[in-house]
Amino acid sequence: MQSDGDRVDCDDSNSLVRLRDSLIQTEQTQTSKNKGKIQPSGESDMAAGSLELPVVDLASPDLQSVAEAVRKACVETGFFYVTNHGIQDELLDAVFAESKMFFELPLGEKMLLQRNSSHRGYTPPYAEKLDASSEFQGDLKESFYIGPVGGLDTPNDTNQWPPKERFPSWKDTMKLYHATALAAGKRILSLIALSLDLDAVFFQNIGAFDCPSAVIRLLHYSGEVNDSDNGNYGASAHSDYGMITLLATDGTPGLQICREKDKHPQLWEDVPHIDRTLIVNIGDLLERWTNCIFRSTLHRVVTVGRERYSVAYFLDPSPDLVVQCLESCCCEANPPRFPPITGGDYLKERFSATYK
Ligand SMILES: O=C(O)CCC(=O)C(=O)O
Ligand SMILES: [Fe+2]
Repeated sequence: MQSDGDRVDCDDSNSLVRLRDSLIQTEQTQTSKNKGKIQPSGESDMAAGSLELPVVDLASPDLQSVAEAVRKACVETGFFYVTNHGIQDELLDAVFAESKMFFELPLGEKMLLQRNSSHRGYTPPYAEKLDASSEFQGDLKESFYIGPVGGLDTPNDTNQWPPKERFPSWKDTMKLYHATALAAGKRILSLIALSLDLDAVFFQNIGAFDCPSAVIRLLHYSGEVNDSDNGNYGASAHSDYGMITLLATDGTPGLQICREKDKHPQLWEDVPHIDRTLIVNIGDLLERWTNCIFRSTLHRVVTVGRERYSVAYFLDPSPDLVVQCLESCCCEANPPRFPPITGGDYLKERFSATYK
């Protein structure tokens, strides 16, 4: 992938490329203005104050303004909040309650549902390292993966479920969350399509949602850090692989983003919690699709000495969909940077690099 420094500008007709350029310039000016306020948090990176990310109202009738806000956010930070997303408070509360109930089980019982070859199920602390260069054995988080849930008794459901006797409503709660988050994700992607000067139903029309790969990742950070984990992360620095991620947290701080991953020392900014909103971020596949006009931003979760729960929902297109740089993001001077690839092959590549 080319870095920003290598990027070739397009002619004036490409508003997306121009918008990104002006935002990068503003950001550089602001970063130098903020220099005195930054508190160093370690040798290799720096922590700044909290970010102000836009809040996108999915119920707004003014689609044009909303699409512009989405475009600005995707170009500038790759992160924004969404409100009126259609996921009921009661459902989110139930998902967090079921998640807590599961993670409270003794490790031995959780390990009975250890992640299988289809990446469904439980991963204990230290089992995953989102930043391959981390000096630690693995991240402190524990997680549980739930993929698309078919009808009852679906023979090819590779999901793993806690025992029904002790978790009577677990599967139904997760199934409902899966479907509801998918509906929210589709609405967000239609705004993203508008923000790219495409038709609102673009992703639907090309078949991205025919058989979408959507996965819930329940996350638990214990908040306890022993001496040997000094400096380790709840979730180490990474960008998400797919199209978009919808993130709900219990409000405990810890999430940080780094807008300029190639700048050293890296500048990490806290993403503040806003009650009842979802945090949405762009993944690597959408960055590739938009020829790097949209950003898939590096993020991590630091430990703050408090227990933390979150629920990520990774929405990726149908595996056989061919993803090629969008015309509205390319021009003669800025040709496509990536060859076409199917969504499935791309994710397979990324997963096999993570789980060698
Ligand atoms: O727990 C969080 O807030 C973020 C988790 C995350 O980035 C991920 O699971 O990819
Ligand atoms: Fe992530």
